[in-house]
Amino acid sequence: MWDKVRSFASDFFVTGDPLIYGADAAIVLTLIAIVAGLTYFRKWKWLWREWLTTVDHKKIGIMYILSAFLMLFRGGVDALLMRAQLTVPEFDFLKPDHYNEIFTTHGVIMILFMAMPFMFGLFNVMVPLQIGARDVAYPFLNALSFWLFFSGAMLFNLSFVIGGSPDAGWLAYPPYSELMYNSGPGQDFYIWGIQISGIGSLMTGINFIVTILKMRAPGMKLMKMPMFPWSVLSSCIAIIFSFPILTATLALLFLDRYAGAHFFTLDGGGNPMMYINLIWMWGHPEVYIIVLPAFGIFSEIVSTFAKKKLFGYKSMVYAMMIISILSFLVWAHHFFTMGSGADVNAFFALTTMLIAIPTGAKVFNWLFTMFRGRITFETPMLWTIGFIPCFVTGGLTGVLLSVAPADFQFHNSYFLVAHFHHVIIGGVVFGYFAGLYYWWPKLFGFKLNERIGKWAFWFWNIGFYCCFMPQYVLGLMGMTRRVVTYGWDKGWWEMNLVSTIGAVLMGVAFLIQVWQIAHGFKHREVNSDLTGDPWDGRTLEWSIPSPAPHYNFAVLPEVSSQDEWWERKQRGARGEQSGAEAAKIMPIHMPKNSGIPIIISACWFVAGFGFVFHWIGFIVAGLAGIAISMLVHSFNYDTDYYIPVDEIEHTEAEARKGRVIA
Ligand code: HEA
Ligand code: HEM
Ligand SMILES: [Cu+2]
Repeated sequence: MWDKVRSFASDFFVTGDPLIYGADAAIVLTLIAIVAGLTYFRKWKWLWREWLTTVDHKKIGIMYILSAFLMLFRGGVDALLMRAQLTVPEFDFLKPDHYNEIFTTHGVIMILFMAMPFMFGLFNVMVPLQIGARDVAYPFLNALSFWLFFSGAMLFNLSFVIGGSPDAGWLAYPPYSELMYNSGPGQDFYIWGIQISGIGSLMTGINFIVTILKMRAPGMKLMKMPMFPWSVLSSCIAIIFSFPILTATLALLFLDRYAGAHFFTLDGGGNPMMYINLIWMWGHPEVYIIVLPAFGIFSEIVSTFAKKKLFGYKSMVYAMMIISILSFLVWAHHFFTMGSGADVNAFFALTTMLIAIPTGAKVFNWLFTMFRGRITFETPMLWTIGFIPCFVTGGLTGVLLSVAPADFQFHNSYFLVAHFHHVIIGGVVFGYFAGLYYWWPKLFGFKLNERIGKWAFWFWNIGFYCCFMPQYVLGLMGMTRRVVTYGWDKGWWEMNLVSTIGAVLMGVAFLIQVWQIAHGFKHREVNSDLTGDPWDGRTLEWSIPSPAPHYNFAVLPEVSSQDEWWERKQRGARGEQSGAEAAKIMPIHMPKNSGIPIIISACWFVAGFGFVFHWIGFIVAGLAGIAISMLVHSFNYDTDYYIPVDEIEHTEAEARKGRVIA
């Protein structure tokens, strides 16, 4: 009996490494603790009603950001494990197979399940507030997008516990990702995890384009819109053109693996380079998709904390739109070494270098905005200032990589690893942190402790340079990416040791941030933001109380200028409601909560799981569940309600008194 159980367990669960056993046990225990806690405190109903079925963009945004933080933890643990392994030569801490799995899951999780949801979270919490809208264009679809992302992310993470993780790199190049070389379920978890969440991302792109084009407050012409929604628009345009390519590419890989097709294998007439072209046609725009919104955030923060109008508003808009378009014309810089010839390489080298121009224009605009401003150095501004040297270094080394002949030397070396961590951490991660710190009071109604925040900032920065600067040198010394270890004779160990110390400092920085958030919630009463406008802001989100009421604006604002709220303050407004405005309050039309999005996504999870293990029952049940849920939803005509005027008046009065209203 026991033998049977043991052999089933060893087939089904990942075995062989005590490290993985330990992590599995930790995950199971945490899950049990969460379920027990919710049951003990009788919170299930509350969770379902307030969060799991919500269509409120602010709550959806918070759930995205929370998931991103969890994934940052997971991806960060992966990073620390890799750095631990590389600390000294000939170290035997991670087995080579395990190392392959870890850099793969680290890359996928950080880009797709950390950066993307963090970004979508910020879109959700702020775009409607900044453009003076009451929700996104399609609130139901928005909830569905979130739950699809969540299901996809969970399915991907499940590979760690059941079946084994993918190990073919974050972009799963064939032939290694083909069935012949990679028969375990890891690669299938990869395909289905990303497919399911990718559909959610595409829908979010559509949703925000429509929201921004159609739902702006009266008077807000496009050229009067704040910079963050502009950056969201440029990013979403890239999403709607690139994510379908990803979906198609993974579908072809799926056919190769499941149906014996030969799209990407040389035998049978296929070609792995086709995959590599396709995946980068998505992969390159993807890195700009995540960095453009960070540019928008920096623009908002720089003008707020320099107390100046943003320098070069129009050029910022054009620069982002140009980057969004150019990002589709550079993909082949990721494989200059493929052998496509000097003319092709020259074309892609030039288009790549062109991107430095609009990006540089933005950097100078931020600097000019700060020039002669009355700058104050609260945490959002610190992150913005910290971003500039870090991102510029990463950007400039990117331009070095874009020199095709030189790239024959740099390609797949630690020089490349250093480049992209510079732009991604300096640009994307610092940008989203800046945004989170900036908008935190609006989201939760209290300010975070600045002192702890500054500690986190310095740990991140010092750790960052310690970790990634040596890697440029290591790359030039010949250290290639994805190596599990190296010899004493190489002379690489000192630099690797410094790099690992840097990674540990960043780990500490993350823990400080978690502490800062916990500390913030503990002392929320003392630090509550009664003003609604803690940073003396410029845009509409600061004109309403913190946290924003669930309908956002009691009366939709009339907009006549780029920095609408700032201009109003110059005219004497202070966030109170004028009598004339109060008289304009009308019943507000709102969408009703729905359980369908989470149910559809759970069905996708079941179907995805079935696809991974080739279990027809699961596939049929999952797909049937999806079809039935869609049918039920299409016959549901009871999807909206009105908030009566007296309820709005009451909420407004309470909120302006500074009390938190549930
Ligand atoms: C947010 C993510 C992000 C961003 C913004 C960028 C930005 C850029 N990247 Fe990078 N890149 C990645 C993420 C990113 N990259 C990733 C993840 C990979 C590796 C993937 C993998 O293989 O796994 C990669 C790989 C990569 C390669 C492939 C190398 C190889 O595989 O051998 C190349 C080659 O051209 C490149 C170039 C560039 C360039 C030119 C920019 C430019 O956009 C930078 C522009 C910015 C500046 C230049 C700085 C500011 C400008 C000024 C101050 C003006 C003055 C400057 C000049 C006139 C030069 N990148
Ligand atoms: C927090 C600090 C981080 C550290 C210490 C770190 C460390 C590493 C290491 C050691 C590797 C493997 C290098 C190799 O063996 O080739 C790696 C790869 C990678 N990292 Fe990070 N990383 C960090 C953050 C991030 C973030 C925030 C992102 C993206 C949002 C990211 C994206 C990637 C990607 C895409 C790869 C390539 C994976 C592959 O080769 O398939 N990293 N990182
Ligand atoms: Cu690229």
